[in-house]
Amino acid sequence: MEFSSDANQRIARLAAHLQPQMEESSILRRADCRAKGGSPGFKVAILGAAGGIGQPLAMLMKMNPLVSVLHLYDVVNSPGVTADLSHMDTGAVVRGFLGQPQLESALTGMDLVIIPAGVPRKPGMTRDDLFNINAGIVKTLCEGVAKCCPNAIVNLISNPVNSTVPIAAEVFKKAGTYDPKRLLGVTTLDVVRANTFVAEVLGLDPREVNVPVVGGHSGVTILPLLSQVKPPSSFTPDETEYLTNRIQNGGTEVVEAKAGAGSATLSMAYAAVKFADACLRGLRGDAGVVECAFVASEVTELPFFATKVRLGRTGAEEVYQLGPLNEYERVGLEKAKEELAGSIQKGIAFIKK
Ligand SMILES: NC(=O)c1ccc[n+]([C@@H]2O[C@H](COP(=O)([O-])OP(=O)(O)OC[C@H]3O[C@@H](n4cnc5c(N)ncnc54)[C@H](O)[C@@H]3O)[C@@H](O)[C@H]2O)c1
Ligand SMILES: O=C(O)C[C@H](O)C(=O)O
Repeated sequence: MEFSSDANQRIARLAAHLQPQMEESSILRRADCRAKGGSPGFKVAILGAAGGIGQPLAMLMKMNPLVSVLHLYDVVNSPGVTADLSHMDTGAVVRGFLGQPQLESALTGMDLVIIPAGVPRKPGMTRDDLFNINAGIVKTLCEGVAKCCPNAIVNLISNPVNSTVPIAAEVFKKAGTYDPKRLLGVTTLDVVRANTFVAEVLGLDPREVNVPVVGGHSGVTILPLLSQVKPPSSFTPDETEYLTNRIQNGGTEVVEAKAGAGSATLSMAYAAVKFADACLRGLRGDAGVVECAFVASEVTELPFFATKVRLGRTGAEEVYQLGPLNEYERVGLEKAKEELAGSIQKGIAFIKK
C-alpha cells in the first residue's frame, strides 16, 4: 500500500512516540518530546534498574507523586523496562540509559540516586562473598555520581552494605565531593522485617509497630532493639532469642527459599521505596522524618553505624544516639561492632590500596 508523504510523516511521528525514551538511540529524542519532566517534583535515578530489585523499585517510584523524572540505568535490559514503565499513566517521566557510555546522562541533574546494582547471594554465601564483584561496581557508579550529581542524596542498597558504604565514602572523598549527610546505606528491610515478625508475636497489625534496628546489614551486625519497640512491649527470653535470630537471618531465609534464584527483591523494593520516599519528604522540607540508615556516625567508636536518623533538606541532618539498651542488647552491640569494624575497614582499604 502507498502512503502520501503527509501520511508517511504521521506514521513516522507515531512510531517515534511508540519508542521508549532511550537516551541517544531513541527516534523520539528528549528535545523533541513534549513531556520534559517540568512538573514539580524530584529527579531520581535508579542504577541497576533492570534487576530483581530494580524493576519493582522502578515501578513503585514511577507511582510516587514526589518524583517528576525517573532515570533508569543498567548495563542490560533498561530499554525494555523503560518502555514498559513509560506506559503507566502516572506523573513521572521515565527515561532509560544503557551501559557505561550513558551513565553520565543518567546521573546529570539528579536529586536522589538509588543503587541496587550488583550480584545477589546464592544459598551458602555470605553477603561478604559478594564483595569482590560488587565493590568494583559501586566504585564505578559512585565515581559517576561524584562527577555528574555531587549534591545528590545516595541510597546504597548493593551488598555488602557494611563495606559498600565505606567504599562510596572513599570515592567521594577522593573526588572532593564527600558530604556524610548525603550518603545513606539502606537498612530499611531489616526494620520492615522486624516490624512484621514482632507484630506476629504480639498479635498486632505490623503497621502499628516500629522496631529500631541498629548496627549494620549482615548477620550479627543487624541489631534489633526490642526494648525500644513501639508500642512499648515486653518479650520473654525465648521470644527475644527467636525474634533477634529471625530478624538477623531474614535475608538468608529468602535466599534459601529462592534456592539459587537470588535474594529478597520484592520486599526490598518495598523497603527501598519507603526509604527513598522518606528522603524525598526530607528534601521537600517535611518535619520529623525519621528512619534507620547506615551512615557516617559518632554514636560508637566506628566511623559508620546504623541508627535512627532525621532526614531533611540536606540528607541525614541528625544522627540519633542508641538510647538505653538492656543487657541482651549490650552483648549484641559488642558482637555487632566487632564484625562491623572489619567490614568497614575492608571497604576503605579497597579504595585506598
Ligand atoms: N540493602 C539491602 O537490604 C538489600 C536487600 C536485598 C538485596 N540487596 C543487594 O542488592 C543487589 C542487587 O540485588 P538484585 O536481586 O536486584 O540482583 P539482580 O542480579 O537481580 O540485579 C542487579 C542488577 O544490577 C545490574 N548491574 C550489574 N552491574 C552493573 C553496573 N556496573 N551498573 C549498573 N547496573 C549493573 C545487573 O545488570 C542487574 O540488572 C545485590 O547486591 C543484593 O545483595 C541488598
Ligand atoms: O540477604 C541478602 O543477601 C539480601 C539482603 O541483604 C537481605 O537482607 O535480604
